Amino acid sequence: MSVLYDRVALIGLGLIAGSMALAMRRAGLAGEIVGTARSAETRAIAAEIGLVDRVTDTAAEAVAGADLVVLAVPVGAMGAVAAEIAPHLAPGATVTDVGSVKRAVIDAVGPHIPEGVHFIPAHPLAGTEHSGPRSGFAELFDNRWCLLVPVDATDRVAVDRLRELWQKMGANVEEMDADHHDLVLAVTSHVPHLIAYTMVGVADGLRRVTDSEVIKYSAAGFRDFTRIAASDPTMWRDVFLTNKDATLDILGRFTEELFALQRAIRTGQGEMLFDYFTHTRAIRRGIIEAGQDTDAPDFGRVRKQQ
Ligand SMILES: NC(=O)C1=CN([C@@H]2O[C@H](COP(=O)(O)OP(=O)(O)OC[C@H]3O[C@@H](n4cnc5c(N)ncnc54)[C@H](O)[C@@H]3O)[C@@H](O)[C@H]2O)C=CC1
Ligand SMILES: O=C(O)C(=O)Cc1ccc(O)cc1
Repeated sequence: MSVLYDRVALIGLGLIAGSMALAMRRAGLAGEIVGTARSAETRAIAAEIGLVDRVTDTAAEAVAGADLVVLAVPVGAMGAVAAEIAPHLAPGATVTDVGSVKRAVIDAVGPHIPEGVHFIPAHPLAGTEHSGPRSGFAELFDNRWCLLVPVDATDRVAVDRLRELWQKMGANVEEMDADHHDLVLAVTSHVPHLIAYTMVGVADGLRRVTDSEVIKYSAAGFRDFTRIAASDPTMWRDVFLTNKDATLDILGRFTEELFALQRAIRTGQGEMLFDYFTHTRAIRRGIIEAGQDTDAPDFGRVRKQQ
């Protein structure tokens, strides 16, 4: 138990901020955790369940005297929140965020950060399809990655302290450039979410989801799509609008591959399909073999086979 920040202010009290509060408490990392959210209902629930030590009505009150401020709101709201808190930030404080997109957050938040305050963007690669003040849990970040995206000339001491916070909340930490982050996340998270949304939309278009036939007879693949497609609409709207270029780039590549597979199916090129699926299977096995997905149900089985 070692206190890293005397007062942490959480702006937004949803899945990520709530999980951070619980993970910080678990390891005794904060002297006091103060939180605020835009809606009175969210603030009331957070106070009722004791999610944080103190709930304030405004973001200005929450950040007063805080040595760490965490912006945990949808990406599209980060700039407005930064403008609101800027005059109230304590000199020497660190401002960080947890947004799923990094370049747009840096562009929106950076200009509001006063001289003498450290701004260190971050992104925990951990989440669920649930949102709101009741959805957080202390274990969310355990053995997950958290990417720090320090901007030029960021104070190293401040970065190292934030790194230690994430590590003590259970995460493995790496640093990454913002544009690279946005491209990597477009491939690994953003476009896969879009595909899930689309697939559930297609199934619904067949008017069978509502009759529960698709769900009733679905194997795991479609069930996973429905879970992902239940994610927060505001959050994901903002992700696509703010990571537009990388998303469109990866979607373009995706549709090219899809058309190639479509053509192979239409023209009966079994060998092409077999080779493609053999290659993708090897990728999956490589991930498991490298120990990079210890949660996978086939983790032990694939290791034994090889
Ligand atoms: N849900 C997930 O799986 C993950 C989300 N993130 C990122 O973390 C951030 C927060 O996401 P969650 O905690 O999942 O969301 P959430 O929906 O559970 O909580 C968001 C909070 O922000 C507040 N809020 C919403 N709009 C606002 C506005 N315009 N101004 C001020 N406050 C506002 C809400 O009242 C709520 O307290 C987002 O930027 C998201 O991209 C990062 C990793 C995983
Ligand atoms: O629930 C899932 O499968 C996720 O992919 C969670 C998630 C959502 C958004 C992020 O920026 C990071 C992680």
